Amino acid sequence: MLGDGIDTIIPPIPDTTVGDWLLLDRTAPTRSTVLNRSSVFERRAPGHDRKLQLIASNVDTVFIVSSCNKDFNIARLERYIALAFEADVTPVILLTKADLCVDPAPQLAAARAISDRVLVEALDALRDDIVARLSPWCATGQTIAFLGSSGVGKSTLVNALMKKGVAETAGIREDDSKGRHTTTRRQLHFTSDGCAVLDTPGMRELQLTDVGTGISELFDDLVTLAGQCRFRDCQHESEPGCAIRQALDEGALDMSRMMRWRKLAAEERFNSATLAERKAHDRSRHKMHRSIQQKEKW
Ligand SMILES: Nc1nc2c(ncn2[C@@H]2O[C@H](COP(=O)(O)OP(=O)(O)OP(=O)(O)O)[C@@H](O)[C@H]2O)c(=O)[nH]1
Ligand SMILES: [Zn+2]
Repeated sequence: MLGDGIDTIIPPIPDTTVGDWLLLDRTAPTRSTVLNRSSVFERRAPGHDRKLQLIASNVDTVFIVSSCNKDFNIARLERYIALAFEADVTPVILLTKADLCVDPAPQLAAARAISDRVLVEALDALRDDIVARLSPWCATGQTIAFLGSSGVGKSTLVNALMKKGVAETAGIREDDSKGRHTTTRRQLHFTSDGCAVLDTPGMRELQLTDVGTGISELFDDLVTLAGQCRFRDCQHESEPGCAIRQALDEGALDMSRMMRWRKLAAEERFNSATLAERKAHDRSRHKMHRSIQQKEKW
C-alpha cells in the first residue's frame, strides 16, 4: 500500500483491488474505507464458481497495444475497446513497430475508423520519445494500463515510461486461511511525473464476458439502426423492414463491420449465457443435493 509517507504491507481487505484508494484506518487497516471507484476492470474467475474478480480499479486511460504488422487485427482492437468502455476507462490505441512497416498509414486509417471516440497513435516503441508521445495521458495523478497480445511491445513502453522515474512495487499479502502465506506481487509503478502505471498479470486474462454495454457503446450506430428494424428480434438476414440491410444496400454501412459487431455480440452472449447456465445448473444440483440430504435424514 502506498500513500503520502506510507509504503507498507497490510492484510488483505475483501473486495479491494490494485488501484483502489483507501481512507486508511491506521489502527485496524482491514477496516479502512474503500473510496468509490471511477472505473473497474473485472473478470470471471476461471474456477468452478466463476465469481466476478476485481482486476484493477481507477484506471483513467488504457493503452490498447497492437503492432502495425503481424498482430494488427481490427476485430481484436474492437474487443479490447469494448472491454475498456465496459470498465469506464478511456481507450487509446497504440500501433507499435511502425518502423517495421513500409507505411503504417493504412493500419492507422483502419484503426482510426473504429470509433471517433478512440484516438490512435503509431510509434516505434524502441526509438521514439515515448514519454513525450504519451504525455497527454500521463499527467500527475493519472493512472494508466496496457492491454494487448504478447510481443506487441507493452513492456517496452512501460520501461520507456519508467526510464525517467522510479519503479515502485506494491505488495499484497494473501492468506489462504490454511495458515500458509503466499505473497503475490502486483506491479504499480510511478513515473517521475507522478503517473501510476499499472502492470498486473490479471489484465492479460480479461475475457469478453458481461461486456454487452461496452459492445453497444462501440457499435452504438448499429444498435440505433437495429432499433429501427420492423421486428424487435430482427436477425438482419432477410426480414422485411430491416434497417441494417437497408443501410448495407445503400452503402451507408460497411458489411465487414456489421459482421464483426454480430460476431462480437454473439461471442459475448455465448460467454455470459454459459455462465448463467452454469449458475442455473449449479443451483439445481445444489437443490438436488439438499433434497437428497434431507431424504437421508428422514
Ligand atoms: N522494431 C520494433 N521492435 C519493437 C517495438 N516495440 C517492441 N519491439 C520489440 O518487440 C519485442 C516484444 O516486446 P515486449 O515489450 O516484450 O512485448 P510485450 O507486449 O510486453 O510482450 P509480453 O510481455 O509477452 O506480453 C521486443 O523484442 C521489443 O524490443 C517497436 O516499436 N519497434
Ligand atoms: Zn434488421
